[in-house]
Amino acid sequence: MRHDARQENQLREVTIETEVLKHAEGSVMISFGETKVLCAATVEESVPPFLRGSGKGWVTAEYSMLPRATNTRNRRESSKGKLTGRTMEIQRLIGRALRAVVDLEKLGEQSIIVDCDVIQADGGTRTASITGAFVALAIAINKEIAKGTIKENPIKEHLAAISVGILPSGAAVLDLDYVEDVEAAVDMNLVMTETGEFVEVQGTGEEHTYTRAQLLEMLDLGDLGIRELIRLQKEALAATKLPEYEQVSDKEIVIATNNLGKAKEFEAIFGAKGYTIKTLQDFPEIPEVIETGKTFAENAALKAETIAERLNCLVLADDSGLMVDALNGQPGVYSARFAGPGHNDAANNAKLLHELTDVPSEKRTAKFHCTLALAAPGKDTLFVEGEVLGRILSIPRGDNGFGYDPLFYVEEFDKSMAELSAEEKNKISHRAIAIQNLATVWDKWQEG
Ligand SMILES: O=c1nc[nH]c2c1ncn2[C@H]1C[C@H](O)[C@@H](COP(=O)(O)OP(=O)(O)OP(=O)(O)O)O1
Ligand SMILES: [Mg+2]
Repeated sequence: MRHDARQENQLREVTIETEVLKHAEGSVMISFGETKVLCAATVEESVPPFLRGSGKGWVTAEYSMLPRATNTRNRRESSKGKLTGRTMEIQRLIGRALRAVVDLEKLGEQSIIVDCDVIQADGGTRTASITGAFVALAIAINKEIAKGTIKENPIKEHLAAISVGILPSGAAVLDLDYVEDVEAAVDMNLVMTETGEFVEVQGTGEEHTYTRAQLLEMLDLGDLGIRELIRLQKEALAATKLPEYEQVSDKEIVIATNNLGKAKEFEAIFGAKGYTIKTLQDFPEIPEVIETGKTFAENAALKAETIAERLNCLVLADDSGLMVDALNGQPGVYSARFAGPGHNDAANNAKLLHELTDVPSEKRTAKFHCTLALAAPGKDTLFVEGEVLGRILSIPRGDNGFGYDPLFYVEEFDKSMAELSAEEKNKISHRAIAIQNLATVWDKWQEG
């Protein structure tokens, strides 16, 4: 008879709650009775030095226990300045166990770190950590697969861990809690795969030696427990909804802009070449990229690279603006924010007219500038530019276009940019010229 009235082959109540953390790529709160462990998986781009350039990834783990996870407070290891031998041993065990079921080549050159933090300890924290860590790892990997960043599932099979032991009465039991663990004559941790193979067997005759028959009895109990745990892991994974990821196809270009005026122009020009475009409006979950650069190129790169990294695909960004000679090239990079915070086109135009109040027509020369940055993960960003010359009018003219178009006079057409049709603007604008320049270098860049 066990002190908590369990059968000898009965697990404590096991719950696996997934996606309990906002930031981690995969997270799990697992409990075995009163033992509770929080497992968080993190995907990192880098690998340890010995794997650099090998194409292989890495999976590792860290283990820790909160001070009041235990009956009396145990000091944080961070305040002691070093990890105890027990902690080191456990975190190595967790990492080894997880790697046993992951094909590191299929994972590709990136690392997944699973942090296992014991919130409450009541026996079996290392086995709960391994069982939960596997689920957190699987969620992180499933997300990568859904995003398309991992092509083939690197997880070979399920993995779980459980404790077994022999009580002073001589009974072999499954899943010892703290009370049983303290008095146990034999104490064993088993890590096993779904196909019933062993990754690790840690069995110690603490108080008593044990027989071969007892060893086999414990292995059988463990096998039973592991099967049940794997069933629960599968249930938890099946119930975990992955976020929807926008898929980006070959004939699609993502343009890192929130400006609808720009988007229309890109749509028209790229549409004619058989591409469809997506803008940041299609990815409302992505936060705004703050333009901290001092040049068009810096800001264009910032927008393109941030979004390319985030979506893991090719991304084009446009940073553009108006440069007025009488204002020493202002507003330039600051064109969108010329009138101050809450920038809108009307306020920017009003401010421009005000700044040029007494400047005569022949001194109101200006140009529109556009820098395009084309970025893709792991590639050097490509830059092209385009400019168009004009003059700043004293009264806005026309309703087409956007931004400063109503004030930008184009000699060639004797019209303001806003009086040109979209078709006309898209032949001569700074953006159109930059896109033409892009076409000449695009293919070579993609190959390189
Ligand atoms: O063809 C144009 N016709 C008129 N005005 C234009 C044009 N091209 C740029 N501009 C002006 C609008 C904005 O005041 C600034 C761009 O600022 P810029 O940061 O590149 O764009 P934005 O903040 O509007 O959108 P986003 O950064 O999401 O691409 O230059
Ligand atoms: Mg902007």
